[in-house]
Amino acid sequence: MSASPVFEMTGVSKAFPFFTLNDVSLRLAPGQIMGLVGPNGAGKSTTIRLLMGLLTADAGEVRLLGRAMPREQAAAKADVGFVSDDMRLFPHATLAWHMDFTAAIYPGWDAAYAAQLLKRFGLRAEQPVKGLSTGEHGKALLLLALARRPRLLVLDEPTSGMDPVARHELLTEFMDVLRDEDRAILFSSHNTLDVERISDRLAFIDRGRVVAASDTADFLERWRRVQLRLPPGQGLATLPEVVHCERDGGLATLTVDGFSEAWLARLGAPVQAVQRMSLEEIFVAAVMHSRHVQEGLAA
Ligand SMILES: Nc1ncnc2c1ncn2[C@@H]1O[C@H](COP(=O)(O)OP(=O)(O)OP(=O)(O)O)[C@@H](O)[C@H]1O
Repeated sequence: MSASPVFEMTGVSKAFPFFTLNDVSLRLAPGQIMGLVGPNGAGKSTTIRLLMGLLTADAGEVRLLGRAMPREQAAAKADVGFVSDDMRLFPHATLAWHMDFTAAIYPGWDAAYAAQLLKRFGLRAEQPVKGLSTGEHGKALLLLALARRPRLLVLDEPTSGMDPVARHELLTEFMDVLRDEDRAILFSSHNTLDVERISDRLAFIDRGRVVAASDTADFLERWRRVQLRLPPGQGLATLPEVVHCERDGGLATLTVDGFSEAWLARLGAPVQAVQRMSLEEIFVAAVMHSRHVQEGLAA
């Protein structure tokens, strides 16, 4: 990554009474989409709130569009569109009123694009916000953020409450946003399918730690399930790439992080099958492995 990043978090920590976000380091280049994935309570929103300057880190450094956060947040946020699922529009005003309001504040507002999004998302500008369904409210917030054409979109669970068709529309829209190579998107999700479909980079977070941060394609390439024939009683050399091993009679199934053909040749046992893994399977395996390692360190 040579271009200066749209955001950079370095060694960021934040302690709450019952939760600590630990030593988070993440960066994103212009023109890329990053999916931030983690189970409930993993620390995704806390990470995003630190990035947006809504929380102050106990340690580490946060830079958003080159500005130090939270100190320079006013300057940084002028070019960042942020949507989280706890945001609410004014219930008695219409979406058209919100569009005019946003256009008056942000010089980058693109009225033609807003009209296009209105149609695409199936929204009615003259409808008061209080009549919108949960999914429609989410789409209205996204329309207001997208039509500002910010350099970075930061979206906390943007597809929650949306039906599959709306999700598809939205993800397609995200990919369109990136036709302009200067823009970037960070979005958090529980949905690994969304992340697999659109993100260039991913970050897995669990119990306040970054378990993996990688190029999505490289990451999918690194993980495999490998099935071996092993005579009962015969052990397997300990290899650091094997994160999990299940034995069933003479059959062993290995979950491997760091797979390559050369690695397979070093295994020294008859291989039955090599299977690619979905991002969801990798996510579960990576999280379980990280918990195992952490618990081992704590013991
Ligand atoms: N202001 C706060 N004060 C105390 N604890 C907090 C605060 N904000 C978050 N937490 C705690 O930090 C932990 C992580 O919360 P966070 O909202 O970042 O998780 P998440 O990954 O976004 O979860 P979800 O997917 O359920 O939305 C939770 O245990 C939460 O209770």
